[in-house]
Amino acid sequence: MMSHWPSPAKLNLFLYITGRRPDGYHNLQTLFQFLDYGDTLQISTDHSDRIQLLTPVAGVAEADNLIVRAAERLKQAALAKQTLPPKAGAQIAIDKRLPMGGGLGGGSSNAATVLVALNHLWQTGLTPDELAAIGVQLGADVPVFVKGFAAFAQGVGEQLQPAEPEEKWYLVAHPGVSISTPAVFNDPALTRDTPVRTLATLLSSPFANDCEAVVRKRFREVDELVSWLLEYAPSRLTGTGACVFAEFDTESAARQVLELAPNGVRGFVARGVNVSPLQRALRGD
Ligand SMILES: C[C@@](CO)(OP(=O)(O)O)[C@H](O)COP(=O)(O)OP(=O)(O)OC[C@H]1O[C@@H](n2ccc(N)nc2=O)[C@H](O)[C@@H]1O
Ligand SMILES: Nc1ncnc2c1ncn2[C@@H]1O[C@H](COP(=O)(O)OP(=O)(O)O)[C@@H](O)[C@H]1O
Repeated sequence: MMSHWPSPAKLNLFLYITGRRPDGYHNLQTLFQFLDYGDTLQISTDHSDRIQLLTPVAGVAEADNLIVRAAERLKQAALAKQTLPPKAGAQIAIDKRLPMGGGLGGGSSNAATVLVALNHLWQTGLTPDELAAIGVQLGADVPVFVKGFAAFAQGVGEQLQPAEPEEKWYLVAHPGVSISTPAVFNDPALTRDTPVRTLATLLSSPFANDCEAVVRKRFREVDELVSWLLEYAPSRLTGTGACVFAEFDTESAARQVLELAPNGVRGFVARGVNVSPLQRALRGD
């Protein structure tokens, strides 16, 4: 039987870079919230012993697709735990709405949805912590999507602490450029020495993103989009970009600004939510 599983976007409501580790990765302090908007996966399980992706994702080879990689990793882990049903297989299709490389975490979210959904459908019995441990090997943002609660993240994003930021309405806009995460992290001009602060201090300070200055400098399109949105509402970059979000108290206020968007800007309006739509689906809400 085919079932539908949400794969939501995330925003980094703030993102600070507090240092660089010897392996080159950066230590962060970031606040994740989900959006009630994202991709949808259709999944059916079978006894074919194969993982099949029925809908190719443009520009991503099937073997590299995080959907397929997550399913294969879950199979290995369940096999080691002796909880994998005989010849476990799955057919997966995706309705992709999230832009790739947009800082909305679409690929990581897809991986998390596959881990959570197949663990449920195959009844492989892995705990959320075990799923998150598999997930972090696929991408730094997978654990937060697996756990499914808005979170303050530290380290490279794997140390999570639940948080409850206000659930605002967001206009999320894409400037039409694609930005590579490593290119931003390798930029010599990147701010990477923001002092470590407590969550209470961060929540009571204005929110900002340390990647924004270098991204605005490198990409005129992002710079212009942030300047334009700031005329209407508090606005900033999510993750390493390219998407930018503006916050509003009501859906209609966000939609009014979206209607004024300049040519070449695509966008959507969605609510920020502290419980992931994936968690709600799992619980049957
Ligand atoms: C920084 C965030 C915030 O959400 O940016 P977005 O990708 O969402 O924009 C993410 O944690 C990103 O996670 P993800 O996109 O999975 O990054 P990865 O594939 O793990 O890393 C890509 C590359 O970025 C650099 N990198 C990534 C994360 C990090 N904390 N420090 C780094 O220096 C490394 O060079 C790494 O090789
Ligand atoms: N199922 C998938 N959906 C999106 N991207 C994927 C997927 N599988 C692999 N990728 C790769 O992951 C990269 C990052 O995608 P994504 O998570 O959407 O962006 P970001 O981390 O900037 O939010 C893509 O550019 C793509 O090469």
